[in-house]
Amino acid sequence: MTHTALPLPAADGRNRETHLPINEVFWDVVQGEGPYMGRSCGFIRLGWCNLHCPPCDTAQTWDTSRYDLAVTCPETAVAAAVDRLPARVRMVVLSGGEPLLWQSAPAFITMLDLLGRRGIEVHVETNGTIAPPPSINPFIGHYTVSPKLTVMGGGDPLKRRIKPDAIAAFARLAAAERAAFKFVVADQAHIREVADFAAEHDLEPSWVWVMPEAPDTATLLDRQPVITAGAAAYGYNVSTRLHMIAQCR
Ligand SMILES: Nc1nc2[nH]cc(C(=O)O)c2c(=O)[nH]1
Ligand code: SF4
Ligand SMILES: [Mg+2]
Repeated sequence: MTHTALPLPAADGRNRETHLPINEVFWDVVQGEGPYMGRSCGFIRLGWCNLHCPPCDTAQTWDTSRYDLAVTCPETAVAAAVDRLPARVRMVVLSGGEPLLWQSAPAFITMLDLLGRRGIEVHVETNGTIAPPPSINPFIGHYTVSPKLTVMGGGDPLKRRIKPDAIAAFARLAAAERAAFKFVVADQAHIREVADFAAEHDLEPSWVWVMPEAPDTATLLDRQPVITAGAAAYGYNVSTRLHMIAQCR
């Protein structure tokens, strides 16, 4: 697999004032994963990722060997993306890809500001490799941080997947009830790996959610009981992937 270099925010100064690569904007769905599972929300899915997880379910945001990102993630005016959301949308999840790649782009700040002006609660889903600058924290109600351990992480070396300083920054946000950690696991051994990670990075069990790795609903339902029981023994919280069961987006 080959990957082109990421188009970092400074690479296209003109468009980065107003535009971001946006894969999709959708709404009238529930957050399917993590501590806010079941909450009615909209999604803005940004293009590009700094990791290459083999089981990734949004490879159209980054995998240039399979997708033409100019097509899957067209440069889109953030104001137009926000304008598409009906007034009833009160919570928006910024996902990706890795949305925090864009944290320094003026258009990213503009998007947060426009969402905030509409009184929309903004949540961010991140792989936990890039700490948010404190300046954006007032805009963000919650971070769901999903470090990539063995199940997901086979596409990248450990040093690229796990950035201790960024994890520490998110742990401070978790202590302030502004973040939670969500780990994708397939079996009991993977929950032990989560426990090792949590011990190494001083994560409280109450900050941790575990969720089955599941490309389809049958696998999800198969793995859910084992993972739920395994997590309970550590004091971890559990997520399913509600959007798969409910067959919403
Ligand atoms: N409904 C719904 N919930 C989600 N939670 C995380 C999602 C993701 O793709 O990251 C997702 C998604 O794509 N749809
Ligand atoms: S970090 Fe997330 S978006 Fe990026 S490759 Fe991994 S699963 Fe996909
Ligand atoms: Mg996802």
